Amino acid sequence: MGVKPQHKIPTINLSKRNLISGTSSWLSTCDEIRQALEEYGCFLAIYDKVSPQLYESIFGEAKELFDLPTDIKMKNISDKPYFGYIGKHALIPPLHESLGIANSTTLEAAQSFTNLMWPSSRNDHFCETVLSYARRVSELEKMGVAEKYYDSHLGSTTFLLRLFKYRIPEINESDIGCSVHTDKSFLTILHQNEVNGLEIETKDGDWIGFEPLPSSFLVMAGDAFLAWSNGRIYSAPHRVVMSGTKPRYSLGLFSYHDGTIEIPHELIDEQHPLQFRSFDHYGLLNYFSTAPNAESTAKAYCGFSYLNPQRLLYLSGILTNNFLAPTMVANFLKTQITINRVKIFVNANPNILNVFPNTRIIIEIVGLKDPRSSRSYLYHTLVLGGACPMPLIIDEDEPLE
Ligand SMILES: O=C(O)CCC(=O)C(=O)O
Ligand SMILES: [Fe+2]
Repeated sequence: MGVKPQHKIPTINLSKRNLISGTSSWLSTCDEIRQALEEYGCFLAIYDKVSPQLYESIFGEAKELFDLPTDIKMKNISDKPYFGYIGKHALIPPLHESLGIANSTTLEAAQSFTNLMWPSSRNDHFCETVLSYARRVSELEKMGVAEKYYDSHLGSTTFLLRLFKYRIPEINESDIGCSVHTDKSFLTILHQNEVNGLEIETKDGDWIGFEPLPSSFLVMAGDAFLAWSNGRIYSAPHRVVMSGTKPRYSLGLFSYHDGTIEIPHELIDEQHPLQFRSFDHYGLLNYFSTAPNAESTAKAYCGFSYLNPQRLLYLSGILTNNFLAPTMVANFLKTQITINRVKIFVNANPNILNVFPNTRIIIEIVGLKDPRSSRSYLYHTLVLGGACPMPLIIDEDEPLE
């Protein structure tokens, strides 16, 4: 599938317009943004708050950072998946290397990352540059998109700044710098040096690229935005394909929301019935790290779809003798039908519960002599035994029919 010219990523000028909330030009900009995100899942923002000097500095600093020894870069670790150093790993395209600064708009985070990378010498210039860059780009996120879009209030946001380097492929080496994926963020803002390579998949399966400019930022919706918008926003699959003779450096500011994300009531109507339950953003990210091949992470993690009676008959063994593996049954219950409680026999494989954390599905353990002990059974066998990383909601007072 080649890159076709007929589709074009929309460009929206956010530097010159009158962006004062409530004015007619502001309202028409909001509308352009909404249309672009619904149709393409992204747009190119022309934004002038990152000066040419800051552009030169941040890409100069990125080069110095990637020139550090690998064992130093590998110190960039995190308790969150995909927040730390990625590279030099059998499952990662060999051209790719990246590092992450969580909470990058705070001085503490910029300082501690700088001290980790340059432990024996101060590098104030790096620290000041990334902090100024992250703060300015986060203004673009707040100003243009998340807060004003659909005029709904969102919880508190933190910004992960990732720095990427893609080296030139060697002869007979794959040119893939980053495999096809959708982002798990709410929004991602990508910026890069003059070497292009980022390609976006349209809804009808065409791949499109664009010419990068120092003042253009690709604003892209992630899976959390897709779910929050009740499926109205497109979360575009994208990839990086390398060509040419120069390495590619890019920067991505990924926004994440703390706390539960609720689907706004105004986005639910007859034409748009509720498709997603409220969800925990980091739960979605953790889920992706355990199920990276789901066709849609958002749908698998927090989507509703309605019961298909034929599948239920298969599942229950009425139409077949081929019973599904317990984890497949559990996954089916969680992702394919709308339920709020399940019964599990006490001697069931505890791994079956691995798919339930972070849902509001009530689990009743049956087959216990004393039902009162189910809470401690769960706690000791599953939580302490490591099968279940998150607390479960157990409702012992209300017996199942
Ligand atoms: O390097 C880029 O431009 C894109 C990177 C990317 O898509 C990602 O890390 O999610
Ligand atoms: Fe991405």
